Amino acid sequence: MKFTIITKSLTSALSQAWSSWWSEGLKSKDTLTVSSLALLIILWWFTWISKLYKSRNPKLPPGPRGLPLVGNLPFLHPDLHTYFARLAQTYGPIFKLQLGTKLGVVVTSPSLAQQALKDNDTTFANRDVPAVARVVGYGGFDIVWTPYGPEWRMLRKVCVREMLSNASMDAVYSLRKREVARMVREIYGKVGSPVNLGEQLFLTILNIITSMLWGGGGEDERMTSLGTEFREVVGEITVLLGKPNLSDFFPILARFDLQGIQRGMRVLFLKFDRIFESIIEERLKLMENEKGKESKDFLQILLRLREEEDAKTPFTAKHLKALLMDMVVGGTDTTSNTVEWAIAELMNNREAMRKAQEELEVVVGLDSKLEESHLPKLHYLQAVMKEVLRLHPALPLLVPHCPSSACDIGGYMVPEGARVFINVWAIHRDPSIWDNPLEFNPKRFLNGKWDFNGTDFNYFPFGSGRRRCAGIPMAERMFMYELATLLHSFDWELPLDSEFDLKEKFGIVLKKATPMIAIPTPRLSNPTLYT
Ligand code: HEM
Repeated sequence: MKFTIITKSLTSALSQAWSSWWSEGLKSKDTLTVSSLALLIILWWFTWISKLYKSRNPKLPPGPRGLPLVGNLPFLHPDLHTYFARLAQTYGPIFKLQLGTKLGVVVTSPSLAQQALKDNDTTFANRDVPAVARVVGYGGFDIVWTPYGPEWRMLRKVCVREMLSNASMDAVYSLRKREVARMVREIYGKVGSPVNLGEQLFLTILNIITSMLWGGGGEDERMTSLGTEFREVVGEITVLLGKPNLSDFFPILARFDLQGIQRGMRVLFLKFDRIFESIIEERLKLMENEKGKESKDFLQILLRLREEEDAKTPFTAKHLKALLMDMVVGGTDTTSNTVEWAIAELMNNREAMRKAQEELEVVVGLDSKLEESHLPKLHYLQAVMKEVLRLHPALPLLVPHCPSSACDIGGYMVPEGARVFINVWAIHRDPSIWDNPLEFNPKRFLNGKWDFNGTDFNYFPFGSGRRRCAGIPMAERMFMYELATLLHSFDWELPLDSEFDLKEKFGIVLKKATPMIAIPTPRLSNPTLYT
């Protein structure tokens, strides 16, 4: 607007000057020189002002045309990660999409991801909270959706320092061990017949997480039945979280909840909350009855913290429940799907499977059970985890970020409130970064060059910057322990009539399109090692 006004007044001033020259009868041969000079001045001013305007008002990124009102929504492909990767080939490493009234921006290059998540770290440390998360996230009391600020910092500190420190994780090793042993017993009971690994892994990881959260009080019957009810509700919540919701594309319609997704979630959430309340109540009773007898799980740590309330940013009962919820919802599907992908890739690459099992034979031995203390010595298996997360990052577009003010990324303006997707899946498969990017080759990670810290924007499966995954130590331990146990205890074959593929299905977490079904046979030297 300003630019148009300035240009108009400049042009009219110059034309006035020109006409007065003309009217005074300047008709000599200088006329041509003067008019050329005036034209040059106009051009110079025009270029200068347009540069000034652009530097002050960078334009929006390019992007495909959409329809009135709905924008690009009707053209979205359900597999968003591959659809976005294709659009990036046409529109470049940053492009925009109109998603109803929301502006979406997709970033697909390491340098632009770095500009957003590192150079503008604080601005991008916010989230665009989906309508459904407002219902389940205890109204924004959890880590994932709380805006960047003192409350989020307090929650993250509690999570990372109090619960996921090496000491706290070591303290609940016996609980992880109990659940992994239970899984091995169950699979041993199915030797020779097909096992749905997706289902088995989800259940085991959920049991591992919930037992670390509140399972330290023994195998009380009431707690076991609460656990079963809890599992069902988590499954249903995960399904609803993955459904596209009109309320997010047209926030003005959110209050009408046209698809009933928020209503459905509210019902589930109330069940969830009631289970939490019962679990906490049971624990408080146990603490009262058995004074002095501490049970080492995360609930105990959190209840202690609640008693020691910090006046500035108090840790309330809502925070406590929201944190428990973050661990369950953030940790279960992500980790269990990554282990499922690992088994699928290893079954598709027998040489890598042989190497991983040979390493286990050397480090653990076929006459012993695997312990977590073996994990740091399993270098090849660690490379397998990194390679699996390169090809199949559990959250291929991270959790969308949302700038708290307009920001310049790659010469384009990303407006405040835009929903920014970082396509880490596409970056991890970029042939200009990775040799044979589609090949599963754990050897590329044996040099120790890459880690999960998110400091290298060619490889960041857990995100980067302030909002990177809060559960990396837990994810690493659970993944390694579970995968190593499955490979050490059993050989795996495909059922004879089954078709095997590595097709992906986009959702809240990137899944295998068909579940991984395989037949186990025992590897260990002695049947007592399975009891
Ligand atoms: C293989 C397993 C996992 C993967 C690949 C993974 C990946 C991620 C990614 C990509 C993000 C978003 C980062 C961003 O937006 O920049 C994230 C956030 C988060 N993850 Fe994980 N995650 C895994 C397991 C876990 C576990 C086990 C927990 C539980 C402790 C967890 C808790 C969280 C939380 C609380 C956040 C939100 C952090 C924040 O907004 O400050 N994750 N994760």
